[in-house]
Amino acid sequence: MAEKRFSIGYALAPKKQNSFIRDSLLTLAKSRGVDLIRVDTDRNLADQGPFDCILHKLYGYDWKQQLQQFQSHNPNATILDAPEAIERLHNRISMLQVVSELKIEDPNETFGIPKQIVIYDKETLYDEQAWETLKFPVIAKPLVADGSAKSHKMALVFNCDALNKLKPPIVLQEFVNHGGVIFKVYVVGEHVQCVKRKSLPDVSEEKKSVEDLLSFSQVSNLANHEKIDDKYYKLMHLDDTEMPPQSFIVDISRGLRQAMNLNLFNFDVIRDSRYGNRYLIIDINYFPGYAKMPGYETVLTDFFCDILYKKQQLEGEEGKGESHHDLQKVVSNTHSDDGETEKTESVQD
Ligand SMILES: O=P(O)(O)O[C@@H]1[C@@H](OP(=O)(O)O)[C@H](OP(=O)(O)O)[C@H](O)[C@H](OP(=O)(O)O)[C@H]1OP(=O)(O)O
Ligand SMILES: Nc1ncnc2c1ncn2[C@@H]1O[C@H](COP(=O)(O)OP(=O)(O)O)[C@@H](O)[C@H]1O
Ligand SMILES: [Mg+2]
Ligand SMILES: [Mg+2]
Repeated sequence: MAEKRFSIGYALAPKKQNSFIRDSLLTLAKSRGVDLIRVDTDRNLADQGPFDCILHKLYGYDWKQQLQQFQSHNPNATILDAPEAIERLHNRISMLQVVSELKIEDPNETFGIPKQIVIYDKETLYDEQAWETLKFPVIAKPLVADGSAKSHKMALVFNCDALNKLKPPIVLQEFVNHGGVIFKVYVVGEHVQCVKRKSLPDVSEEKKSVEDLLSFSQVSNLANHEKIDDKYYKLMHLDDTEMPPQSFIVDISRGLRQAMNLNLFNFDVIRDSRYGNRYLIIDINYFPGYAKMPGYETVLTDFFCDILYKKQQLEGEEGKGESHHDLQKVVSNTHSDDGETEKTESVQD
């Protein structure tokens, strides 16, 4: 009997498609029985296919409706990932709430999130009560993290003279010195890979008294050639920076994956220089730039095969009368409920 082939429909913005869908990925997946096929976003998703799985990073009410309709016509298809689960990451408060709820016992390391408050209006910006738990410098981040350029525009704020330049709704987060290096942890199902990247430099006492506000955007996202260049690593002293213990990072990743019901995400971690063994999670991103991860083709293909072959096995068992009322549970799919995201401007006027 001919070997069963699987098809995955991918629905990605043009920039994402260019970076993620490389010939090397298509060829490897194909050789292992998985065809990656572009979804035509000008046509209804339910009219296309057949697809065993949908891989997507598109947002909005219409797309969510299309996914729902597709799922009702194809109850056995897997959607990576469920839009309701992704929505949690579109708000920088709900994004990190899940970290605060995570319980992980580690004898040597601790983790958490930086102190932060959410500001919805200008008046609250000057409210002393709101500031009780925070001290300068702080980072002002747009509350909404919807992938727009504006949602990445941040400001390092050194004193209250700069507050009038901020534009709520924003999150004000304590700036924590961390040696100028950030750890990015890429999660693909059960696979976990941690890499080092450039971050904001530490803030000295001198700088605190000179500056009011510094604006920045996507500081860890330099052009690709700079990242793989040896000189870049040397310049940033990235080689000298010790990695966090892998087992600790894997435990956090597993906890986050289960709590969020997501398979495809990464998170940014900094090591608090005041302690050395305290790690702070500052950002979680859905379906990040995996192509920057060494060996991404193999990692992603392994993951696709894993879920598709497991699904096939369950379908086979179901055919024999064993009850698996929801095959979608292969990748787990309980829903979070964080509501719709709202659009916002950048953090500054
Ligand atoms: O474009 P890339 O490859 O740099 O990936 C971006 C990610 O970079 P990273 O892999 O963490 O270095 C990036 O991560 P950061 O927010 O920079 O930490 C985001 O995930 C970004 O998606 P969005 O704009 O938030 O929807 C990601 O952008 P999209 O490719 O999804 O648009
Ligand atoms: N609390 C913090 N303390 C120190 N540096 C931070 C903090 N939060 C963010 N940064 C720096 O700002 C960058 C962007 O912040 P992040 O929350 O990751 O936003 P984005 O979603 O745009 O990546 C981080 O990569 C890191 O360099
Ligand atoms: Mg980030
Ligand atoms: Mg982000």
